Amino acid sequence: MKINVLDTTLRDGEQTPGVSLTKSEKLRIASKLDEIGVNIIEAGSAITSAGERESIKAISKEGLNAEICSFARSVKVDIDMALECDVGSVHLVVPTSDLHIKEKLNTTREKLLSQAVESTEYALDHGLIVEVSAEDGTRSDIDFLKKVFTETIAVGAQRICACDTVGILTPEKSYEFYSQLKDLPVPLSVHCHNDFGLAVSNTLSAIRAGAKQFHGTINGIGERAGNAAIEEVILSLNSLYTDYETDVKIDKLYESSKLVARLTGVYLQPNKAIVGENAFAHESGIHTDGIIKNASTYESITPEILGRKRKFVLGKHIGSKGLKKRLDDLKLNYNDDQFVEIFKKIKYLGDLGKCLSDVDLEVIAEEILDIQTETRIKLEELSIVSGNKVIPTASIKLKIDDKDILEAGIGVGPVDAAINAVKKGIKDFADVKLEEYHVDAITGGTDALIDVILKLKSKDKIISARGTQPDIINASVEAYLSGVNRLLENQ
Ligand SMILES: CC(=O)SCCNC(=O)CCNC(=O)[C@H](O)C(C)(C)COP(=O)(O)OP(=O)(O)OC[C@H]1O[C@@H](n2cnc3c(N)ncnc32)[C@H](O)[C@@H]1OP(=O)(O)O
Ligand SMILES: CC(=O)C(=O)O
Repeated sequence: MKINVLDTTLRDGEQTPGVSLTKSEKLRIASKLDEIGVNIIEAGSAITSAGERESIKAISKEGLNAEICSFARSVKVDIDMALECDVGSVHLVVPTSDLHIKEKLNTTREKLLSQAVESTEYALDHGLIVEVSAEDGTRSDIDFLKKVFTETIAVGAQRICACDTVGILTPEKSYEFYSQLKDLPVPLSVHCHNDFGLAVSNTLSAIRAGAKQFHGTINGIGERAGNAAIEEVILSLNSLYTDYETDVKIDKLYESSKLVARLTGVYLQPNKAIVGENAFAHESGIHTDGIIKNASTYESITPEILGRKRKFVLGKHIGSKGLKKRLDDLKLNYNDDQFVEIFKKIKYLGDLGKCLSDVDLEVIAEEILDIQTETRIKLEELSIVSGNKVIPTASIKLKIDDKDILEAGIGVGPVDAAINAVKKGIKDFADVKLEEYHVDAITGGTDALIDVILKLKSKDKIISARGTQPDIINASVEAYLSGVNRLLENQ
């Protein structure tokens, strides 16, 4: 059975506290949503602001396949604003619980009902498709809720939606609740919030009960704990509730998730289902061994269907089969004793809380296998001027592929100045970004050994590197250059 998708990333999703998208960001997300195949894009609430109207208008003008919709309260001014944006439809929201009617709107059921009917007629008369949506529907008196729907359907509303505005449904209650609305003569939509972490389950129950459309957001963003995550509902329908299908292209969901995370600044927990960074990552030996033998032992979904790749992570829980595979992938030859040594070193580093990248593994293996590697960039000289009345300044001499490079840099302190000088010196040889910098004193006192650990990124490679010296500046430069050299070896 076909289920339609109304994506509200740009409306309810943008209501995530702290999120505000510019016109061009909204346009990029809308184009991506259209590309993945959602049926309706709720592009925003036209009444909100002039900028919001500009964004919605621009999306309407894009000529996308999806129906473009604006949120509107059941008042004329909101519908007029939606009309100004040339949308195809309105998500006409009518609060139906007595709590909302009395406390929020300070009105009566009768007045609310006639206002809902009037605004439905007004929107229809102006050529809009109307989805009448019961806000706080799940805490409403069911007979009154049905009355609001039947009377608005009677004047022409094409779709209805009941919202679990504060996320109080359970999967059982959701099934029961939406079953009572499924026989109304227009398609029924479900809109769930995630206050108890049940938005996706409740949405699926509503679909099983007869809802023909669901509302959701990419990554589940939205008010408070968010909305039903579209990618989770879609994958569940695709893999677990296979009687249902949607038009959404599953292999585009991951890239949509990344785009929305980047543009909204709402980044995902790594263990987020489907699109989280760990959703297809394996570290523990028992799992990795199983995966190598047959991936379905520990994967219920294949990463490829989402356009993703499986990842093996090196750390404390690694097993011998997983390590062998990684070494073989890196085309490193080792004997049994060397293998045991590498294995022990990874366990040792794992116990210190380290998570290792492929490049780290290569370095460990090279040291144990005694493979000589070329160091392209060598530090010849470093001098620093610093104090309370001077701008910290560093000058360096590097030897890069037998060429002498002299550079100077300034910074907020001597370490910053030294790293800035190094960055200038290597700029024609390596494109490297410092992602993280940590410093620790290994022993007590001002003569302590200093341990600098940093993370460097070059293209899609991230490595960690370390420098340990009594002097923080030398330790930092050593760590930086060691990382850059390893990245260069792997280019
Ligand atoms: C569950 C949801 O997600 S609902 C959607 C939430 N989205 C938004 O709020 C969009 C952004 N909001 C805004 O820009 C502003 O709140 C506006 C422009 C909508 C309204 O701004 P203001 O006129 O200053 O009103 P304010 O926001 O303070 O209060 C909301 C008003 O809307 C009324 N209202 C709320 N929902 C509805 C509704 N569905 N139908 C009619 N009136 C409604 C409230 O009763 C209140 O009016 P009152 O002061 O006369 O009682
Ligand atoms: C309308 C809406 O977003 C809600 O009730 O949750």
